[in-house]
Amino acid sequence: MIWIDGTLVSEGESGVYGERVVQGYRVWDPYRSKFAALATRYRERNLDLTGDQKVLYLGAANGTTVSHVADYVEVVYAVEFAPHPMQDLVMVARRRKNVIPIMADAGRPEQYAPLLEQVDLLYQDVAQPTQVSIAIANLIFLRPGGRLILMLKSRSVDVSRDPKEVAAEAAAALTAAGLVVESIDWLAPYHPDHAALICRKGTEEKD
Ligand SMILES: C[S@@+](CC[C@H](N)C(=O)[O-])C[C@H]1O[C@@H](n2cnc3c(N)ncnc32)[C@H](O)[C@@H]1O
Repeated sequence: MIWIDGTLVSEGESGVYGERVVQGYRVWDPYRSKFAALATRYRERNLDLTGDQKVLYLGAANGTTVSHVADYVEVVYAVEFAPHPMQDLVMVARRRKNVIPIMADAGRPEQYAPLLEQVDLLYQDVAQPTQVSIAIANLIFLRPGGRLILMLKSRSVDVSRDPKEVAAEAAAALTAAGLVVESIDWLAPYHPDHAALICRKGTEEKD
């Protein structure tokens, strides 16, 4: 990941969403992107995105974060089901050869399975009550040893419950699905009540 004076940036064509450009790099704003918030608040997590990685991104919206991830990795399969943001996402994909926009329901992975290959990183930001089961349903695309980063919006699960309790319950469900939950990181002040769960899928030998 590229940092300029403590600010996360990426290298690619600018003008996707009016992002600032510093010394020729696109500023990846932690207030606009949960991925940037996670990387900025928890640099020690070593979230390195690299040019040989394949990413499945669920909840792509307008492609704001997708565009930055695509600046770093080999390919991003970007799933979004809402027609309006999908229009912007398609525009992002037109300008980046390594973004594959997929209009589909992330809760129905069988709809897009024929388009996908195994990925190194499964990234999810869908803000739905069924966030955890959506992530589990998509684990079929994650290679052994690959990472899941689940952006958990606790208020989408249950607005009346303690966010920490919601995150602990999500972690238990992911563990039961065979993942190792490496960390639960809170994204305030950038994104209050959002937690990032970083999980690892076991290697085939260990399974
Ligand atoms: C919080 S926004 C994502 C913001 C985006 N990740 C970013 O950082 O630029 C959540 C998005 O997930 C989409 N979404 C929610 N449920 C979905 C589902 N089941 N399948 C596909 N997309 C979904 C919504 O339409 C919305 O665009």
